[in-house]
Amino acid sequence: MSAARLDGKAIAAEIQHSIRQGAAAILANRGRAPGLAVVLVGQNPASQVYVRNKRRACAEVGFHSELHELPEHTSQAELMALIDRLNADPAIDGILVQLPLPAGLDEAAVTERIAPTKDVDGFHPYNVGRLVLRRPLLRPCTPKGVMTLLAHTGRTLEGLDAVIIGQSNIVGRPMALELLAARCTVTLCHSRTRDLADKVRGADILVVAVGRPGFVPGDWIKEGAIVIDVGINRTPDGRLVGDLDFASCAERASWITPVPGGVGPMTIASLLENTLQAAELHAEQTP
Ligand SMILES: Nc1nc(=O)c2c([nH]1)NC[C@@H]1CN(c3ccc(C(=O)N[C@@H](CCC(=O)O)C(=O)O)cc3)C=[N+]21
Repeated sequence: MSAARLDGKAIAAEIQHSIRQGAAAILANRGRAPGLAVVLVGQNPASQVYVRNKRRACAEVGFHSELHELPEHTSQAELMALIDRLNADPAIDGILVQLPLPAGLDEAAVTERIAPTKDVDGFHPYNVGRLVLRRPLLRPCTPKGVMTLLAHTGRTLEGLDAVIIGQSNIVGRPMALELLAARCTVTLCHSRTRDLADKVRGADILVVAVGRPGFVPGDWIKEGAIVIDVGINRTPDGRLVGDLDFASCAERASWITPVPGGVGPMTIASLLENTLQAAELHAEQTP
């Protein structure tokens, strides 16, 4: 088999088109577009690129967005005070604190300070709990984007064996919960997993989020599997590559996501969806 590409860039563009209409409806009803506040602490160059992409996407769909850039040495109290102001600001529907934060700042405490209905990353314990209990409110963007990609394969997910490599709070764990809610049988693998290759060889759906180029070779892929690459790695010569050995994996998969142009654009599309959803929640509260 030779895989078809799951084109995240094209699917994200379709989603953006419909979000644009949703944003216009909010503006008409409420006199104010959906609003996203992005908080960037310090000078991480990758974060600067991502934040620029997110704000450009907001502009394209007609959202208000504002960037709050804070210096590297910002104190926990200053950051908490900014979150409090944004929580109280009626022009702001979504708050995104770009991760990672500089050393010394407590990411969990900051996440918990964000009002759950403004938590467009879906990282607050309230939103995580809602996902665990299968009544999600705001869903973490990357796993949500992967579910949208899987829907575009047209395959029924129910009963499939799904393997995830990577147990992070922002990708692996919520990904496992999403796939479980879709009635897959889920195996969540990590650095201590034994016989990883054997587990991956049983996967009808494979999601890889480890951050190591070429981590998954083609001979681990089950013939006909759907393979999703969440990795983003920059090579010494400046190219972006995922965690798969792409060419050999593509020979066996039925569907595969490219990097770039796969999961990354879908993460941003999900962020726009969540911001629109948050604006709808806030519009209900203030007629
Ligand atoms: N609070 C928070 N929320 C996040 O959602 C979050 C975060 N922190 N920290 C960092 C990661 C990373 N992330 C990406 C989003 C889009 C692309 C993306 O658009 N990638 C393009 C390529 C972009 C490029 O050229 O570098 C692609 O894959 O085609 C990548 C990575 C969101 N993150």
